[in-house]
Amino acid sequence: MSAVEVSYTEDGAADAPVVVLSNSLGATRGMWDPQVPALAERYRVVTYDTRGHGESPAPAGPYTVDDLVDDLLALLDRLGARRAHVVGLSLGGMTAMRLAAREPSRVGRLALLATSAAPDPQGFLDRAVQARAGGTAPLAPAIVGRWLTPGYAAQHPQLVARLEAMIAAADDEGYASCCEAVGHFDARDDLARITAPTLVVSGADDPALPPPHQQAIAGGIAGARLVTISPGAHLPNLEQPLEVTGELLAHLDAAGSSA
Ligand SMILES: O=C(O)CC1=CCC(=O)O1
Repeated sequence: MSAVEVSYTEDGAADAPVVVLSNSLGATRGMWDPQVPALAERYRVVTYDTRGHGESPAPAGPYTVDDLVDDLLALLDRLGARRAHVVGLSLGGMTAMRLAAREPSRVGRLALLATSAAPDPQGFLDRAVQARAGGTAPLAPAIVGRWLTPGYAAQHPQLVARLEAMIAAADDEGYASCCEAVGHFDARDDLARITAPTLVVSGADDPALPPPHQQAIAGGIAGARLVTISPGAHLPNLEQPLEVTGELLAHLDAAGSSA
């Protein structure tokens, strides 16, 4: 499938090193709102909506993670960014991982949050069927139940409502096709090919992709550093924004800020 022109936002100085952030399944680029202001003080920050999400096109499926990588490479080309630091969470982390293995020269430093090199396929393939049959809205409460720890969700009902609305607004076919991309993803052979300095972040309480998934990634990428956020579920960047942003900045700044 050919690349689609994804919708994106830029923050920060146009001549600063580029950091691109890739969203999780069901989210939009808005999921990075807690991180963008601090990152934009030092970087040209690019957030975008993965196809099937937010304001990006949702072409007919099937999709693979390689299609999502092609979209991201096309975006970097449009921006004139030969090389970028790449940050991805969950599905976004799968895109980032595959990009770093396929095109090492395009990636400066890599940050992989709450993601997996080998997600259990059946749940995602079943969810694709459910999304096509009944839409994403009925799935939203259970999904958000995995994004935040129960205690944090109980204290932040407006955030929960906003996240559920974000999932409900996803294109049903696009969301289902992204579920299939996750279900068919296997990057275990990619890991040894990744040469970018890599930070791996786990949510200690993530019921969607628990810490052993990130431990496997960190064990497979030479020199990778693993950090566990606690308490934290599948979207630790929302629940622990200061800690996650601090870890990202420490990792990216170690490059001497050039991508
Ligand atoms: O939606 C979930 O349950 C968790 C998830 C897996 C891949 C992704 O991006 O989110």
